[in-house]
Amino acid sequence: MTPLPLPDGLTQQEMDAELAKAEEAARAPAAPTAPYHPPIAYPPYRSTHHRTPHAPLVAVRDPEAVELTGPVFGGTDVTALDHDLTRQHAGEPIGERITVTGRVLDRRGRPVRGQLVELWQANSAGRYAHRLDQHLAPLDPNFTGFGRCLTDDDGTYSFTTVRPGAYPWRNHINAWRPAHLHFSFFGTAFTQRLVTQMYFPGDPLLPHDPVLHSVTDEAARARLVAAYDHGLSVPEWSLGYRWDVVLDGPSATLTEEDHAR
Ligand SMILES: O=C(O)c1ccc(O)c(O)c1
Repeated sequence: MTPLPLPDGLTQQEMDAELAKAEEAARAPAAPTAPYHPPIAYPPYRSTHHRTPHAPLVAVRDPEAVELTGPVFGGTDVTALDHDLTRQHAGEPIGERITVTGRVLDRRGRPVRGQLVELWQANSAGRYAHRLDQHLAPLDPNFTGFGRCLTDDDGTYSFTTVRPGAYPWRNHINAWRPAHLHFSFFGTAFTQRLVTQMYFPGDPLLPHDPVLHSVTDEAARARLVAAYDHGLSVPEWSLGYRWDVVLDGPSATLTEEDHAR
């Protein structure tokens, strides 16, 4: 396959300077957004410009009664193997096996039970099984990269998968996304859906990533990084990561929809 031409634009060093400047601006007292919400358009994360409304928003009655009372995903939508991305094909996927678990909580710390959690990710070489991903990394015939489960009575979700690789993404010169898992969490109604990304602790790419840094509040950013938990590691099998998610309130786990608000 012929590699795509390299994008021009900022070098990573120039991007780092831009990230530092944007963070400084977000700290200024006149910052227009609440401290835990990222700005809807964050210039270092180029594509947010195109996703930001450029016309006044139209007021809607939200949520509509039908959205609160309509059907939600449930037990019949999820099979027993959906949460284990290492067992969805005849063979074994390549990569470091990980167990990722945590609790889905509301703003008061109460468990959000029986709700659908979805996960999608690149394979261990940093490539998505998707036609739009033309990165010159190998596809893995034994890894699709999609999983789902329901939270239990304690609000706990759990996945077994492989650690995704970093990949280039053309936001600027030599731009690499840190390893991350995409997650979607439904709340207690169909209208409440949080889409976000989980990162791995100690990843050297974290300080350089404009997507993570579009969350300009340091504490909110830290909530997107899982904790390594040795107690969750399974002997001879997988390394354990714990990541709790809060659906709303001042300690909320930040959502990508904030870019599209
Ligand atoms: O918003 C984007 O353009 C974009 C690009 C690369 C990613 O890995 C991602 O999660 C989002």
